[in-house]
Amino acid sequence: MDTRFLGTAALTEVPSVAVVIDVMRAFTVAAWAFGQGAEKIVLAESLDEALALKAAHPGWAALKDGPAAPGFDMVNSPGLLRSIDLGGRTVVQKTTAGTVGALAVKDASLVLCAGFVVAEATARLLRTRECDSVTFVVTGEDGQADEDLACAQYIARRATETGADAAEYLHRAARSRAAAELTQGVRQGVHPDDVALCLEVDRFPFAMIAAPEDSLMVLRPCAVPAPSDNPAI
Ligand SMILES: O=C(O)[C@H](CS(=O)(=O)O)OP(=O)(O)O
Ligand SMILES: [Mg+2]
Repeated sequence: MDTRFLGTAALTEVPSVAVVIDVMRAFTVAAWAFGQGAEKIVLAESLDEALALKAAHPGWAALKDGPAAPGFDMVNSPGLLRSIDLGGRTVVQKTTAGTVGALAVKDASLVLCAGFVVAEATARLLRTRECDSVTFVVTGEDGQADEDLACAQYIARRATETGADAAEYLHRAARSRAAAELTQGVRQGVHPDDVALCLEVDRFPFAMIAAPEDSLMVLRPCAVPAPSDNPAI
């Protein structure tokens, strides 16, 4: 598999297959939203668009990063989200890095959004679809965020090598600037368990695919059966 690791601003052409990584916290949060029953997540271009979409669709819920704000129902925290029932709901998500990275590759033929919590399912989907060229979008810190780069490298390795050990990659993520800022209260809208929840490998069994729907970029969970789940393989 030919792999590239680029920050959002360094994307100069539309990739064929993009895996957009935001460990802390957008795509850990997205996975938790699906775990809590959300039907889909609409990735918003701006806070104003998020609020407008919510206003236009009764029952939709809006989520932003940073502190809570009027009109928004949730913040970008897996620790806070895990106690919210989102059964059947549509969530509109806008964050500083993760959603921006996904929207930057919206014209790619396949867009996956990922963190450690969906690593194996994401790698398995890349294997299943025989993706031979993959661009990993490292969304944090202009492509330098080590929690995102470590996760991208782990998924890339896992896509080609079964049994890859997560320990060294998790160690890097745990020592990242983002982890320190979340732990030390620099970032807002935080639960004390957020870093630990972002470092749970394979917490969820699905990958997450973003695709255009009616001019919106919509993220949905995608079951990726393990070979042992399919007796035909
Ligand atoms: O919520 C997050 O962790 C960050 C935003 S900030 O750095 O906390 O302000 O957003 P994300 O897009 O999930 O990296
Ligand atoms: Mg981030």
